[in-house]
Amino acid sequence: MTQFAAIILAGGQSSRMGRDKAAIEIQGQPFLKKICLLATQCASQVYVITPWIEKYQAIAPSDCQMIREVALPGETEPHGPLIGFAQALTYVKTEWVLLLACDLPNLTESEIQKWSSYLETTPPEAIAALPKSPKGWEPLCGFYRRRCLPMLNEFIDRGGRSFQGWLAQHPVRELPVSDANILFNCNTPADLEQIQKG
Ligand SMILES: Nc1nc2c(ncn2[C@@H]2O[C@H](COP(=O)(O)OP(=O)(O)OP(=O)(O)O)[C@@H](O)[C@H]2O)c(=O)[nH]1
Ligand SMILES: [Mg+2]
Repeated sequence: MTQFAAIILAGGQSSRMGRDKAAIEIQGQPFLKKICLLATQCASQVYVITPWIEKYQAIAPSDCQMIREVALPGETEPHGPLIGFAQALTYVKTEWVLLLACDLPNLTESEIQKWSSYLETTPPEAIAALPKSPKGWEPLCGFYRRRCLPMLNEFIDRGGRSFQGWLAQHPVRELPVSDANILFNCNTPADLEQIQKG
């Protein structure tokens, strides 16, 4: 089975939720902790990329490596997940890395293990292996090749900030999804209420 690292993104504004999503507890466990523990079960090393290390190191398990995200020169606005990913990717040593948002409460270890079994047979030209939803690629819940970093940096240097825009320029392998619910993304108070109801 292919070994891989994992990167967890924890630097969003949570503007739709209205409060910090990473710290919201479901069954007594903050979102960020839950996704870190899941990643730890599957990946050889887990990195958490965030501008707020002090706030999150009490939440993330101690075997996860915290990486401090830095602002780009001349930029003060929140820069979004693509740049966080590029900064974290410089730490990765394995050929493949699993990128995860912190707001994926239904993702399971068995689904990740199933997806990882596709890595070995993914064509070398594919920069990523990702699930798809009717809206397009799910860029924050899937695998990337470490060697995509120079292409990613080039896209960012030209002003690119969108995963969909970047992925549209490269071959990507589609990963099958057992159940669409696995990809459920908790963005709003209504989403939260839905998962709390069970
Ligand atoms: N490190 C890092 N993570 C980010 C950044 N922007 C978003 N994320 C993370 O990416 C994942 C998906 O982001 P969204 O669901 O859009 O979350 P968000 O940006 O906090 O929420 P909205 O403000 O409502 O869009 C979450 O885990 C966020 O924490 C960023 O600039 N840096
Ligand atoms: Mg989201």
